[in-house]
Amino acid sequence: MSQDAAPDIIYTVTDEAPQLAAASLLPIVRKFVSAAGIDVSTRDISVAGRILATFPERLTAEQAQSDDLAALGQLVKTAQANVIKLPNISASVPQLQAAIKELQGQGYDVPDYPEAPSTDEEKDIRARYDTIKGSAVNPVLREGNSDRRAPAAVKAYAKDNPHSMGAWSADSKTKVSTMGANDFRSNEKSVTLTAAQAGALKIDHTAVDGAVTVLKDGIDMSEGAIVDATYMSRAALMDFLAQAIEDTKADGTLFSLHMKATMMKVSDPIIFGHAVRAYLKPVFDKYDAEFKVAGVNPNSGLGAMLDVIAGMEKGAEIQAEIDAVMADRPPMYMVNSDKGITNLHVPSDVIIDASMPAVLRAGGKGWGPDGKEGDTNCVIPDSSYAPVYAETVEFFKANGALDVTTAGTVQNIGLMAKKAEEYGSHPTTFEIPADGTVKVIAANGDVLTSHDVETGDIWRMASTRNEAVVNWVDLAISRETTTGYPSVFWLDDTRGHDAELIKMITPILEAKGKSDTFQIMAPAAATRHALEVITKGDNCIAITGNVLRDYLTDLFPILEVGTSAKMLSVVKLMNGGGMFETGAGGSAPKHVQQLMEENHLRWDSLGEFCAIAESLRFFGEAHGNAKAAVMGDAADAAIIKLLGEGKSPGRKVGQPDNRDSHFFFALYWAEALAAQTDDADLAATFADMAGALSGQADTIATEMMAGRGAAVDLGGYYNTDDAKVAAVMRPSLTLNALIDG
Ligand SMILES: NC(=O)C1=CN([C@@H]2O[C@H](COP(=O)(O)OP(=O)(O)OC[C@H]3O[C@@H](n4cnc5c(N)ncnc54)[C@H](OP(=O)(O)O)[C@@H]3O)[C@@H](O)[C@H]2O)C=CC1
Ligand SMILES: O=C(O)CCC(=O)C(=O)O
Ligand SMILES: [Mg+2]
Repeated sequence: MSQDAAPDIIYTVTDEAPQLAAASLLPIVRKFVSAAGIDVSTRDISVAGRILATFPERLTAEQAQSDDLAALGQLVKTAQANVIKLPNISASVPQLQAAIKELQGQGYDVPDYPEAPSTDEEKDIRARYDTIKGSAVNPVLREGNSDRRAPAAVKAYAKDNPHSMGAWSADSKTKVSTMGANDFRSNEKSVTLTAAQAGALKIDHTAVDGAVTVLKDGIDMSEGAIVDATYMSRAALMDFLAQAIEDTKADGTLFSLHMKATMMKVSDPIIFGHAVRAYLKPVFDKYDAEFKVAGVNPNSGLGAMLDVIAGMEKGAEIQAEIDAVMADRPPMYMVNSDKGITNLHVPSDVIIDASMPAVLRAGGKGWGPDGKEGDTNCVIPDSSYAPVYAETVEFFKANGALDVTTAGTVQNIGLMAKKAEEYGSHPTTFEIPADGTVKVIAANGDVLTSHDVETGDIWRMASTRNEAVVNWVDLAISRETTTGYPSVFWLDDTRGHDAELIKMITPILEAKGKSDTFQIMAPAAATRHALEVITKGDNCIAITGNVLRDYLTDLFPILEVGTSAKMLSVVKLMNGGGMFETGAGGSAPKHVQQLMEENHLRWDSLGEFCAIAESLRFFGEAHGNAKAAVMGDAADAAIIKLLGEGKSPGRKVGQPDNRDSHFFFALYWAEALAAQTDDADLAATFADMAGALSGQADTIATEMMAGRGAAVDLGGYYNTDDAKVAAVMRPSLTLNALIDG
């Protein structure tokens, strides 16, 4: 470790496929960077680790776990931060419950998740679990704005080796359905706080009988912050969903709901629950009272609901009714048609940023219950960002699928710092308890916003800090200057929040003499512009808010390079540190299943490789460590060779997988270090390593392949057994000896 108290580089311990990959890759990374005197430590931010850290009083001394997320949350506010952040599970309630059950089975005395807390103790437990639920990690760590793009090598590789793309036909019946009225988009009111209004904001609910309830108090907000308040009407949502179900049936397409129940962890599970209710309306009309008694909660999805129903006295009768209703409804888009897992089974199974690009890449198709592909009605209730997907559907219907061999690229600069915009809104989101008025009241008593609401409406407040916006514009200017690509702010001047943001960025751009360089377009027009640019083979930069950052950094990579796993994803932390996220996609749960069933892990660590290279270069600059910079550049050379040689993981058992790709990354990294002339010591050290790795390559390949095809035991899913994982993920004793020796 260097002189500073902070660790040199932190590699996060997360969940599922990326965590399994780390068991193989991290020892290699540690060995290599030790040659530059760099130490890589880990911090556990997995869902299991966070549960254990939350209930220390119930664990033995050996079981206790430190609160690594809190510690990292502090570190990212310092200039010393250098964090390689792998994707982690943002747990839905069913996932949280499964993790709790597994930990209990392993002898940890963590409490059950109280679905309907009544006592003070249960309310306390529930409140603690709610801090773990959903997207609870990224907002804490993202103390900076986002710079995501496909590395040039990845883009070049994709052009030469195009991934499969479904064909689009002009008469595809696929479409996007969205509310457009009485939703978050149309009810939004926004203000930018004056000095007098800054301080502690309050949210009041005044019922029609005049009773005032404080929904939230003491929300600290500084001058220049943009405060947005809005709501989605439950009645309007239910009408919309009923209509969408009818339309889907009339169109003869598949019904699919796309939302983000993980990052929007308060609002979207409620909306998801309404969709389950709408789809099974006749069943709810008949059994609602009994469901309430039995604890059926549609917000956790159809899967959890069917489990509870199976245990009810009338279980068989209700199940028969459900089957009958479903037979009469339009067929559902399936998450897994073999296993009967529908779109409405688990709220975290269909996450819009990944699910919509999958439909678009497949030529507008989804899987139906019959296991056949079909056109689908993509139901995206709120209309803030649905136009992006609607426009993309129309563009591909008119122009055919994107030609991967010639397409340019859309890079993204995303406003993300300080829990910006909707993704920071869950502590101030409420399911309205009674008809009335909700007001946001400033520190000086000014009423900032006021909305008349009805019982069951979903009201939320979001905020965006001025310093985050200024930093975001600076980052955009810097990328535009570096690349010269046409750069567009995706902002809609007819929307409350965006209008305030435009007022804020305009003088900044003017002051820097950049007003004419940047365009501002509403999301639908900006989508069309971006698609036109890349169709011509040119490149552009999308400068977006937080939600579109999330959506676009899956959408364009999945279309352009087949996956968002291969993205370079840098978070320039506002206080000077760096965080390097691996890719833009998630933790790919189906990859873990495949590993457990047939000992093949098709997770592609290219995102990790890119993050390692960036982290090392950043370390080199921050600490004047020239060896680190050399190692970073050599890692980039290794990535280019790995892609060129086709050493990325295959999808099927028997093909080289994640582990084999790590061997090749090590080999090519060592070769690149041996070949460089900037640092003779590193060249000598790694000439030996490269020689040893290439000399043993055949033995290592054979050892790696042993046991493929057979089931493996990881000792758990959420809280795996380190020794068992190491045995599976590091099967080559020859490689291990070279790395550990
Ligand atoms: N930064 C973070 O921490 C993020 C976390 N998540 C979390 O991940 C979980 C799953 O989310 P989901 O939306 O299903 O997204 P995933 O990215 O896990 O899955 C979508 C699909 O993307 C492809 N994919 C993603 N990464 C890789 C990779 N490295 N190698 C190969 N293929 C890859 C696979 O598709 P294919 O079949 O086409 O190969 C995969 O099935 C959730 O818990 C979610 O909250 C999600 C996004 C970001
Ligand atoms: O935090 C999460 O739940 C997912 C993050 C994500 O999808 C993204 O940043 O692209
Ligand atoms: Mg995403």
